[in-house]
Amino acid sequence: MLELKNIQKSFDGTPVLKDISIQVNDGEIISILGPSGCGKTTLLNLILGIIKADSGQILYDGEDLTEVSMEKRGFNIVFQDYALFPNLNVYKNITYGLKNRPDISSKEEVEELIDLLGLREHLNKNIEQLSGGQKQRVALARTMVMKPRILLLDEPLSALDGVIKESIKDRIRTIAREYNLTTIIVTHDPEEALTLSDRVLIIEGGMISQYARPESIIHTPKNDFVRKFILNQLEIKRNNIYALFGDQLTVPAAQAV
Ligand SMILES: Nc1ncnc2c1ncn2[C@@H]1O[C@H](COP(=O)(O)OP(=O)(O)OP(=O)(O)O)[C@@H](O)[C@H]1O
Repeated sequence: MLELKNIQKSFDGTPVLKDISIQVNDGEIISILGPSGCGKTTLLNLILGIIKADSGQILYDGEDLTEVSMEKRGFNIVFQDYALFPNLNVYKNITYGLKNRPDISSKEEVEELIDLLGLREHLNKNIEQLSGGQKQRVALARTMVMKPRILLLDEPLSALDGVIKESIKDRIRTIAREYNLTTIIVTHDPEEALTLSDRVLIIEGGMISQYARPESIIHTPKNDFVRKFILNQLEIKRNNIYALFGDQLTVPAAQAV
């Protein structure tokens, strides 16, 4: 279990995270959701160990990691821009991290991940020959071969369009379940957070606005911010579609019944 206790972080005297305490169970998928600038990436970076909290503690299975370096925490991140090596093919990108630590994943385990992420037909391709969704899957595979104790994903779906987005969501869910891997995802999209995660951490003004299962957020939003910011966004999207295509949308649905 990952535990954050009373995490505080300021930049140049301005508080960004004021008092964040959460527990994340093994194998859970958690989304960190909130408006631009609310501190989502900062929290992800604190968990990863790129930056240090001003105060508070980070524990994993009871072990205090607050002062432990990023390398020794054993968490791993997939960055928003995937950060793949353009001069290496897909297979070499996936296995890059194993060059210095070949004992981490066996050949069979690498092969299993390649199949799980549907990358077999792309192994010899260069990175520039791939679509956004394919790059995302390579980035996931490259991170997974290193067997992270926690998988961190920074806006993993933001550069992808509808159908591809759904497919990557499925892959993330499959990986989390198959490997019982705790997965923490940063997103600014309520729909993404609510449909992908076991629990959603909503941050506002450096504080936790609500940390709950999607159904609780929908049915019992804890405060006005959750109601207005999160649920209104979903309502606006829905209304925009219905305002434009309401008539057309109801016809096929009625026929299908
Ligand atoms: N290294 C830094 N130095 C100074 N200020 C920073 C630094 N990193 C982040 N900030 C500030 O902290 C605040 C939170 O930034 P953060 O990137 O965590 O927000 P976010 O919720 O991920 O935003 P977005 O959704 O726009 O990516 C912002 O006001 C940002 O300008």
